Amino acid sequence: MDLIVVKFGGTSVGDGSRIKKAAQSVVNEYMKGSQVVVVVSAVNKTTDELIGLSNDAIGTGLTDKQKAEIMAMGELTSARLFSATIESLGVKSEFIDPYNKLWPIITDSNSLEAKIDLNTSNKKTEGIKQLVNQGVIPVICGFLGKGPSGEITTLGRGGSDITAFLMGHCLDANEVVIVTDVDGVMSTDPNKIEDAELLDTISVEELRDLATHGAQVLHPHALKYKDPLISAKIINFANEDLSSKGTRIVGPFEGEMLKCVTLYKDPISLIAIVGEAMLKKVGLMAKLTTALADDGINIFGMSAGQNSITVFVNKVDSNKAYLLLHQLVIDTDVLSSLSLGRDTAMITFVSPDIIETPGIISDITEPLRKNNINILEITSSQTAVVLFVDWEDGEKAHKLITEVLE
Ligand SMILES: Nc1ncnc2c1ncn2[C@@H]1O[C@H](COP(=O)(O)OP(=O)(O)O)[C@@H](O)[C@H]1O
Ligand SMILES: N[C@@H](CC(=O)OP(=O)(O)O)C(=O)O
Repeated sequence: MDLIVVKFGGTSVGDGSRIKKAAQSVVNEYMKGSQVVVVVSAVNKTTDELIGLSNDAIGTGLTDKQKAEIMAMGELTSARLFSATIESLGVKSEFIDPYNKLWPIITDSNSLEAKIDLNTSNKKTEGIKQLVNQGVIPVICGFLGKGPSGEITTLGRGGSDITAFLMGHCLDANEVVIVTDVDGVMSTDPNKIEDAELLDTISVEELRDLATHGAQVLHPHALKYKDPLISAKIINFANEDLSSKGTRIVGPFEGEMLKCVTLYKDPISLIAIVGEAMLKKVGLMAKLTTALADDGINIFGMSAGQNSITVFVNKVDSNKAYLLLHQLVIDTDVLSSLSLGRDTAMITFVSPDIIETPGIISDITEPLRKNNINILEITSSQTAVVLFVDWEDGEKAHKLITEVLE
């Protein structure tokens, strides 16, 4: 028998008739023979309204603990409403909130951005499994956690998505379904650009990056709990059907989310181009990259400041790149000069934890400082930090950074 975790976002439980339709879709799936666990967000904008009320009433005097307790009222209410609606449709249901002995999500004491204790939560989920095996549909409050003293914590705004994927992981579910107010993941936010197109599939890696850069459609931390074998999709509430297609989230692909530190096998050359206020010149970057691309030269990285751009290319291409870029400097009035710098080693640190580990960059750079290794350039994204050091320092730096990872 398949076990499905279904999460309904705020708009999908936005009013009474929506709650009824949502509960009916859950009951329909149950009647088809699936086991279903429901995760609910607060009704519509309730969380914002509760925050607004507390700000008006208390202002800066509000403690984080109080704020979490107040915000939690949104999910405490919607879980009760949803569960009662399922029962009204003739199927047994139980709401599960942090006051319930079966509550599974245990966190640290951070009230507003609580960190989940995965091991304990995993064990605690056993109670939910038993409930499901008794034919009951549990309705779990999204967004909430329970801290070390039994206090309510929250997982951060939009955190119900985390609850859903966490439950999918702990219950070893067959599928996680996120029900929202759009058809799935689109080519961009359909509320901003009307002719955005629906994607049939998106990889965990792509969606995580999209979410990290502001696409509200899913919480970026939720995908941390997406197991490769659990299928997952985002569908539109309007379909009123949990088997509708939407966008399937695929992966993570084995190896891609692994943590690793690599030293690129060849030296990388730095070419620095200078010019007065060059970044104000429209199309300059395009000219520069096109000049290299036309000759098949791969760019390993670029960094830009007000008066200079540094381009990283493989040492084997460096002389050709140098000549091509020199021609560009001659032909472009805002560019004044360039120089071909020394050989560097490129070290790439990849970890899905970068996004949520404050201080990780200094953890990486501190051992280099202590060993007197100069960093010539450093760039970072949500999942990777790329460092350039002198070629001779490459192996040592690689070893030191690998130790950080371990
Ligand atoms: N690329 C995208 N694809 C789909 N929706 C997007 C995208 N980027 C942003 N969104 C926004 O995400 C919203 C859904 O997230 P959210 O409002 O948090 O839903 P819910 O209340 O169901 O959790 C959509 O209404 C849409 O405006
Ligand atoms: N209600 C919480 C949690 C949440 O996930 O909401 P939604 O699924 O509607 O984004 C919030 O507004 O932050």
